[in-house]
Amino acid sequence: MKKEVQQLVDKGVMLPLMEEFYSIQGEGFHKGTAAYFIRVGGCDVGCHWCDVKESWNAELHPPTAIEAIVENAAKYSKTIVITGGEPLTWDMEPLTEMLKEKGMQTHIETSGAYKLTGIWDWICLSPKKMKLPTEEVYKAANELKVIVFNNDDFRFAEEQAAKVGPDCILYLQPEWSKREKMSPLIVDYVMQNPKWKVSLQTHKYLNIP
Ligand SMILES: C[S@@+](CC[C@H](N)C(=O)[O-])C[C@H]1O[C@@H](n2cnc3c(N)ncnc32)[C@H](O)[C@@H]1O
Ligand SMILES: Nc1nc2[nH]cc(C(=O)O)c2c(=O)[nH]1
Ligand code: SF4
Ligand SMILES: [Mg+2]
Repeated sequence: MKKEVQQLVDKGVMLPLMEEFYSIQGEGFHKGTAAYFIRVGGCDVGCHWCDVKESWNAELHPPTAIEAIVENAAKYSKTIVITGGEPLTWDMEPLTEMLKEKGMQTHIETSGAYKLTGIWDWICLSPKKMKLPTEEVYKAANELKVIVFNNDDFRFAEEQAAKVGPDCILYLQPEWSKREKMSPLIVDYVMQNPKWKVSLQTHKYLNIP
């Protein structure tokens, strides 16, 4: 990458854009709501079951000016979901400031592993054991969405729930490849521990992006 472009990416005024699409939020609190998704490349958290491993290497995704991203997004929806990759790899301040100026609702999907930047109407925190969230993002999270791949993830979920604020909504979401095995266990767990709710990746059942 050219030095000038790298500097703009470092400032968050250009971002490695993997894809953008208009769809329905499939997961968590806002599931069922139409939203425009902006998928920013770059993640080194390394979840072995990640369903977008193509996003990890930021260099494969073209640095894109945030003006262009925002102008395009505004044509589709008032609700914008910033995901990745790990969006907090980058400074989210310039992008979200511009989205807020246009009156958009800004939502983020994040592991919380890096410094929390940006102006957010909704923060979905999905913590990962390999790189735990920063202390500040626990306090700011509106929903906690723990992925259940095996039994130890129930223990991890409780440990993570102890760190979020009192109004944070708690979700257990089956890891997609383990959904047949883990979904019945999640159902039992939620009935026994009703502070939790079930979240499914409904977009995958609907065959939409
Ligand atoms: C691809 S990640 C991108 C955002 C951010 N890096 C994160 O992990 O939150 C978007 C959401 O999908 C979840 N996810 C990724 N792979 C999954 C899988 N195989 N099954 C279920 N959920 C998955 C993540 O936990 C996260 O909540
Ligand atoms: N429809 C749809 N909903 C989603 N919610 C979170 C997603 C993500 O990959 O971050 C996602 C996604 O990829 N598609
Ligand atoms: S943190 Fe998110 S994008 Fe990164 S590997 Fe894990 S699920 Fe994939
Ligand atoms: Mg997804």
